[in-house]
Amino acid sequence: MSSFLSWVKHVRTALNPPGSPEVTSPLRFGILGTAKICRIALVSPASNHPETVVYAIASRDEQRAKEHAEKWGIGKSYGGPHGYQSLIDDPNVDVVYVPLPNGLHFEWTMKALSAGKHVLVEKPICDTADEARQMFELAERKGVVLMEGFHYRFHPAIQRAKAILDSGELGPIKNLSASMSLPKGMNKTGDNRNNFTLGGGATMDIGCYAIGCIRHLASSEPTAVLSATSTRHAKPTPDEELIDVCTRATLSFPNDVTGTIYADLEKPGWGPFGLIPSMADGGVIVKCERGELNLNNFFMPFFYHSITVRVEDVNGKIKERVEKAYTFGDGRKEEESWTTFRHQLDAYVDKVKGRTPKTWIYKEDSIGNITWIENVYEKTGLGSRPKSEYTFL
Ligand SMILES: NC(=O)C1=CN([C@@H]2O[C@H](COP(=O)(O)OP(=O)(O)OC[C@H]3O[C@@H](n4cnc5c(N)ncnc54)[C@H](OP(=O)(O)O)[C@@H]3O)[C@@H](O)[C@H]2O)C=CC1
Ligand SMILES: O=C1OC[C@@H](O)[C@H](O)[C@H]1O
Repeated sequence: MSSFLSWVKHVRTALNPPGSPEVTSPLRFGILGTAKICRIALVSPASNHPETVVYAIASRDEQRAKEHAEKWGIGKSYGGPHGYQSLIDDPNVDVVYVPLPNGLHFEWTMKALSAGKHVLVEKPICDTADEARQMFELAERKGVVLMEGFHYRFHPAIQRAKAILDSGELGPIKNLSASMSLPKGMNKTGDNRNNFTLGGGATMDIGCYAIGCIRHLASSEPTAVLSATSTRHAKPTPDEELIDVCTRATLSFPNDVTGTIYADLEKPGWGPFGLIPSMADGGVIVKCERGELNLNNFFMPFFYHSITVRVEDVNGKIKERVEKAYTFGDGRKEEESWTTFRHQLDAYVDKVKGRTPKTWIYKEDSIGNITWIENVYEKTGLGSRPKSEYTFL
């Protein structure tokens, strides 16, 4: 990005992409709930995708369903206590998007899959690995597509970082360290993130990215959680008792590789008395035998990012270069301003339409991630988030 003004334009286009004319048989998405993330994660990307339309939205509240349908330009709304099920039962809905609190992912994904719908479910896939396995088993039985929305994995930035590591240029990996934090002040009492029953906690909410990122870049599953410590609310409400506000963990990987994660819903400010708010963080640093790679924003790289590579040359001198990757440049249709979610939607549509997606989050990956989230929680002493009370018969 050559100047501040062109960066502002880039961000504006990313968040408000131009509309695309629909093709004759678009995939029709239905949204469960009125989560804030819907606009950036699905509504905007779908408006720019030539083969998708957001056809319906459902809310527990009739008025809220109508308001959000109007606000987001969605033609159909379902509200009230049967709103979610009515959307699922609508024969015009092809794909159900599930951006509900984590603890409800299992129930509503299972209900949508049962009705023969494809599902795009928000991260983390659900509360337990056992439930994740059941979700994929049902999707396979029904012959429909189920994917966890780890959007960052679809962006060129993380893929370029992985390609550099996989090329061997920096030698074998020794340590990976991923941070995901939100500035203090954003985390409010009553938020789903602070509700144990709804699958809250820092490790679930943002630690899932950090764990996923180091597993992905290491190209292997961890072997153990070596240490994990959490800080909790000073004066927790009953919902907050087992909530981790911040978790730090170290995991071991094969070949003496270690990985650390830092997930903080309330990153303290800095400067005098901590009065200067911290920035949200979503970076990863990988130390290797012959150098180091630092991707400073793997999480939302479409806003900005850089991949700093420091590598030792044959004389032992360190050379540094900085790369950016806003496109794949492989001839596919893409724009520099595409968000992680727009890339993700492209892959999702390809999969449902029987084409080969460039990137995919496979079931083993999703089950692996929630397994290690549970293992981290076990080590902290807080324990896994509760299993859903919903029983699938
Ligand atoms: N990919 C990303 O970058 C992001 C992903 N997420 C993920 O999206 C999901 C939702 O995120 P979150 O921030 O919690 O969403 P919000 O708090 O914005 O919204 C959740 C929605 O779920 C519905 N809902 C149904 N039952 C409940 C309940 N018992 N309590 C609260 N809400 C309920 C509500 O819709 P209604 O009442 O209208 O039916 C509500 O609007 C999570 O899995 C989260 O991890 C969140 C933010 C960013
Ligand atoms: O996935 C997420 O990304 C953005 C964060 O603000 C949020 O807590 C998390 O759910």
